[in-house]
Amino acid sequence: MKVGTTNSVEYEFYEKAGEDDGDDFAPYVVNRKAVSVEGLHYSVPLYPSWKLGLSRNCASRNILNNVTLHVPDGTLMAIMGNSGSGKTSLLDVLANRAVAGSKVKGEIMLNGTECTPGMMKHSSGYVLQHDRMLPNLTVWETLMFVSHFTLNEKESSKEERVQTVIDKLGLSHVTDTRVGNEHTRGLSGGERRRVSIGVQLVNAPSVLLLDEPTTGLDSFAAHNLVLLLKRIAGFGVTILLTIHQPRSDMFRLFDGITILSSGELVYSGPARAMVQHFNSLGYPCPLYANPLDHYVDLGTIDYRSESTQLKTSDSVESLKKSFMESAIHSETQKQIQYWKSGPRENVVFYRTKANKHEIMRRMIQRLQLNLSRDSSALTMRLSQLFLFGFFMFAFFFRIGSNQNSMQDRVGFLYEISCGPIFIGMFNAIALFPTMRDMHYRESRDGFYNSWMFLCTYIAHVVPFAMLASVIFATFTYWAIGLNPQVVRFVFFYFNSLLLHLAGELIGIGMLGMIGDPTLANSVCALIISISCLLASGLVRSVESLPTFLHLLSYLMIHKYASELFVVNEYSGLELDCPQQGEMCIFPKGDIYLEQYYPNAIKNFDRNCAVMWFYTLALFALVIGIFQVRTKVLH
Ligand SMILES: Nc1ncnc2c1ncn2[C@@H]1O[C@H](COP(=O)(O)OP(=O)(O)OP(=O)(O)O)[C@@H](O)[C@H]1O
Repeated sequence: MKVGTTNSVEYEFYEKAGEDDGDDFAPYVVNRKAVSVEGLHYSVPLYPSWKLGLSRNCASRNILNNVTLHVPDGTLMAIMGNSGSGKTSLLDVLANRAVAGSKVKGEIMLNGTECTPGMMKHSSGYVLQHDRMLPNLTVWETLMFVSHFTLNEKESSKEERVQTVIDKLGLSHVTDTRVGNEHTRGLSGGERRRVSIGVQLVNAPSVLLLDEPTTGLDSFAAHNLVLLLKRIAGFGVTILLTIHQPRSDMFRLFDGITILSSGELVYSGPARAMVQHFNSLGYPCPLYANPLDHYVDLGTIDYRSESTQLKTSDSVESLKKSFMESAIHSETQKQIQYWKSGPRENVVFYRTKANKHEIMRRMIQRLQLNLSRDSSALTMRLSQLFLFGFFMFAFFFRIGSNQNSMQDRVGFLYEISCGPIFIGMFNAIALFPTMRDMHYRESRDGFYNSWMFLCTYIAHVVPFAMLASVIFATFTYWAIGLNPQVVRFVFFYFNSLLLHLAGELIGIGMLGMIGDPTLANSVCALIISISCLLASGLVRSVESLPTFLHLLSYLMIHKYASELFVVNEYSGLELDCPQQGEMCIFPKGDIYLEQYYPNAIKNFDRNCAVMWFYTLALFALVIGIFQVRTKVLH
């Protein structure tokens, strides 16, 4: 069969099984695109190495060298090669996701038109190696939310699309099953991979890129998945996937095969021409050997010893050279030239974006749905603060008004200054990483921006923080017996709430800077501990600190929160004095304030304002961190 359906060019190597299926992706049509890559070079920056003197040298490493390939529309191309050969890097560059600071040279084209940065992004879907979905949503909900984020259509037509995707992916029997993950029971690994593919298919992409979609699946499930991809290619989608050690019977499912070795081509062309190509070079595939494994091995340098390295690198070099001189390579080049000489593509972006308010409404709905089904997360959000307060009560019991209660009050206020902020931070570290990783994937897919994600995330967190703080403050304040005025209770509540939210924001911000949650946790714990110790004034008076630490305390939230707590509790407080003849050091709380917090009463209104401002500033900072982070990622 001839390929190049729009333009009748001879390119007889490829056979597109899909076209004969007579199947389509109704109710929507795939905008068919052939993918061409010409002379692609890709290098990434390595760590800067410091030379003697003041000049800085940023070394770089070549990952891909002179890669040229052509994938006709509606075909399935497997990209293979040994580990580190550049497969994922090739997909990343194709998907316009080269790492920051890298250099990309060469041309990437869709139907012969050179891709602008947005063109591939809008025409393709990229299925990453790791599924990043919310575990507590069902398959139907997962795909429906994607349709809400990306399509501007009637509800019924979105439902029709999602149903089509579910049917085509063979997921009808698990439509209402939760997606699950390693901690939550749900779909099997193979079904979850299909949902990841479905997430990309909702938008009917012209090109589908998949990074090792079969990893972690048993060989039967892996085979079924590739079979499914073959069917999807049959609907007109051009598919490129990287794959490790495919079963030999997958060979006939691939229309095209690319084998990379150290970022260079050993082979790229029609699958059924591959055996002939290697035969002609004097490398026939041994009987009963898997040709896919065999040719990948041929392109691999054996580093076990110097002699094997020398021998294999010579043969790999000769394979690369022979391929560049082969008829298949020149046919690929001809095909690319043919498409390039055709009319320029009018770039039609298939995504019709939903409006921002609708996307944000749906994002909150999705977060709430996910949390409402996650009983441990829900319990964590609502009960941790209360349990902390209950423990405080068990520890301090009724605080009383004798002279000893001064010491108890100081200890209690210190704990109250530190507890809510730590709990907020722990909530973020435990619950946010799943959302963050999904956000990275979805923002790269162009669903929404970081600020939209963070606004909705915080909007979803605030009601829980308010409720948890109300329960905590009401119980703790009255059970322990703090200054019994309602207005003071209200101040106590808001101060605890803002500290709790600040902790959540510090955790989120740190997770924006540090990928590993465990490391983010320890850095946050360190920062908050320092803030409690240094700026609360409850361990050592801030006034008595060395100037540098004193100035530093102004940057810390505990400077303001603790002053508010102590003024709220001590101003106007009357304490009992012991029997005559014994010293009464603090007959009034105001004496304590004068001694340790001389300006706290004067600064009360300022501190209230600073607490709100501080929390908002933290929020703005978090948005900034994620804006930069996603820019770097993109
Ligand atoms: N950002 C980067 N910085 C430094 N080196 C990189 C970077 N990205 C990729 N590399 C290097 O480029 C080479 C190719 O990486 P790539 O992940 O594309 O290989 P791969 O063929 O997909 O490997 P695998 O099959 O093991 O996933 C590797 O040696 C890798 O270490």
